[in-house]
Amino acid sequence: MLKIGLTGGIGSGKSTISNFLKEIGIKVVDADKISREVLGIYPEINERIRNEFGENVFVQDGNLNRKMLGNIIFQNTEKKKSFENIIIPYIIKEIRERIDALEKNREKIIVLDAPTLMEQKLNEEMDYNITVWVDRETQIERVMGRDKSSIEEVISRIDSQMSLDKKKELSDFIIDNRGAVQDTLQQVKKVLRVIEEMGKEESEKR
Ligand SMILES: CC(C)(COP(=O)(O)OP(=O)(O)OC[C@H]1O[C@@H](n2cnc3c(N)ncnc32)[C@H](O)[C@@H]1O)[C@@H](O)C(=O)NCCC(=O)NCCS
Ligand SMILES: Nc1ncnc2c1ncn2[C@@H]1O[C@H](COP(=O)(O)OP(=O)(O)OP(=O)(O)O)[C@@H](O)[C@H]1O
Repeated sequence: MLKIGLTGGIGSGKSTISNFLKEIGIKVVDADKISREVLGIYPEINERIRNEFGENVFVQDGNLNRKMLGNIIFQNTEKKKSFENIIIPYIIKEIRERIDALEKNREKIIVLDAPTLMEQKLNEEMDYNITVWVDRETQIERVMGRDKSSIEEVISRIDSQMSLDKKKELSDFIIDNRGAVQDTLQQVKKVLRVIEEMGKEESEKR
């Protein structure tokens, strides 16, 4: 099974690409979705978050106040680290289990959509890695439009991430998402064709 990592920064266009991949029948493992699901699967995570960050980061019904926790951790490297130390092992465990299940299901190709693919070194477990790239101004504008966040909130999230230029360097393919969505999806189709061709060449060599 061919494993493809898809990453980028906040608002660079990962979900836009993932949604298209799902539409054309490719199975996508979505790390952001898993980061919400693990809270329900493993109740001890909320317990540990409560011990570390206090009751303030929960809303009255007991659910995590994601926006508030995000504002805390994306402005403070130490707090971000301690939150990640709690949650990331569960996320990675789930990601690996879901990829294994897809492999057992004899999928030919899967995509792992993960914002911290490279930070967590999950790129090393993939056959190819793709970064979806936009310039900083476009990134800020799109996230502010989507999340109704302030410019300060958006900039603190961007600056807490590995830079898109560094991610580009660590990738096999780069998708430029500055233009229209249709143009981006054409690039995605082209990358898939190249990957398919490379797969064929490999099997002909054997
Ligand atoms: C801090 C949390 C609760 C904020 O929730 P919120 O609903 O506001 O954001 P959401 O989960 O939709 O994430 C949106 C974007 O934030 C960025 N982001 C999320 N986690 C991280 C992180 N650890 N480091 C850098 N950027 C991150 C990504 O660009 C992501 O696509 C949430 O992002 C979270 O649980 N993060 C930690 C999980 C994680 O590290 N996931 C990545 C695993 S590969
Ligand atoms: N080419 C494009 N032109 C205009 N708007 C776009 C384009 N690509 C994405 N967008 C919009 O920009 C916003 C961010 O895109 P998207 O949600 O796909 O990014 P993401 O990388 O998944 O973000 P996150 O890291 O926060 O999950 C969305 O509102 C989306 O509709």
